[in-house]
Amino acid sequence: MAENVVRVSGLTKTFGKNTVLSNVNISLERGKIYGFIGQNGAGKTTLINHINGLLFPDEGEIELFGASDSKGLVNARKRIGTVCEHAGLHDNYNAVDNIKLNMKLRGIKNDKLIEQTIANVGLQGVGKKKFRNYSMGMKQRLAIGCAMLSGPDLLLLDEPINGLDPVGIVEIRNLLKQINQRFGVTILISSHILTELHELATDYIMIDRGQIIDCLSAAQLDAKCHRRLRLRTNDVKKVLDILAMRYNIVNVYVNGDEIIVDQPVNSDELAWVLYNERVFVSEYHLEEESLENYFIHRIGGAHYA
Ligand SMILES: Nc1ncnc2c1ncn2[C@@H]1O[C@H](COP(=O)(O)OP(=O)(O)OP(=O)(O)O)[C@@H](O)[C@H]1O
Repeated sequence: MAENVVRVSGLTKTFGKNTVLSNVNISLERGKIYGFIGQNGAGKTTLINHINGLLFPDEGEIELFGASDSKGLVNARKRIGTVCEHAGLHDNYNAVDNIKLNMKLRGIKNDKLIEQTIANVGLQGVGKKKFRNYSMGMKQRLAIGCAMLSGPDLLLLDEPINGLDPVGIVEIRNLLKQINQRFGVTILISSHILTELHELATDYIMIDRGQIIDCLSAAQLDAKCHRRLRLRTNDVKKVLDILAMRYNIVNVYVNGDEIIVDQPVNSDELAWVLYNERVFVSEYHLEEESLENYFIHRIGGAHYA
């Protein structure tokens, strides 16, 4: 059975009269990369801060690496690295000095880690350049390197892709994939743009106005987004029979002579089967819903917090 690194149950958090998280239930399994998607103000940072111990729930429970008592949680949090707005990185320091500063803050004594970290995040050759003169992508890479200094099992990243150019986005994606694969680190990465995490996340958690609205794997999301077949026919019954018997697809939308298949189906093959079965088809479209549209559709249209 998959091991849970984080389990959040019934978490509710209120700031004044504002309920920011409402009955949140999520589990993070070891070794996965979770895309944590929500619009601005949805509650992403607040949930991340409950996991890393900066905030405490009004109601509900947090379990980390199997521990849920206060002493166990303190120890479990030593296994978590967080990347949040370049905390702990000094503008006037170069990479080496920033890494040394972070090692000192965390009581880590291992000089070999300095060069290793620089190499791990691809900042060799950056020399004495000061942090303030780094590109956004370089800043994020150093922030990730520093979060990895203590060898965490779980990495929490709060909008690390925000403000990066396309090349920077690819670099961060590749770095996180590498960290996940080489060190087996479980990753939770928040973003308000779903497509930014495509090709990185193995799973998605979607949050809207403090409520979790969807938890699904990347494969499930792709299936929902990429394969929507819309066809019109004068023999709806026969098409439904073929879909059920040949493809085991029974949940389809039927509206008069229109059929919408929302599940993965080999559309070329189906077209051929319908042709051979002499089914008359007047329209046949494979529609792609973008990932972003899917999210907007799930939250009931774009809105602002
Ligand atoms: N310390 C606080 N006191 C009062 N309200 C807060 C506090 N922290 C967050 N909030 C409110 O809680 C809501 C959720 O904020 P949060 O930062 O968790 O959202 P987010 O999804 O991370 O958004 P963003 O993408 O803008 O960072 C917002 O309405 C915010 O104003």
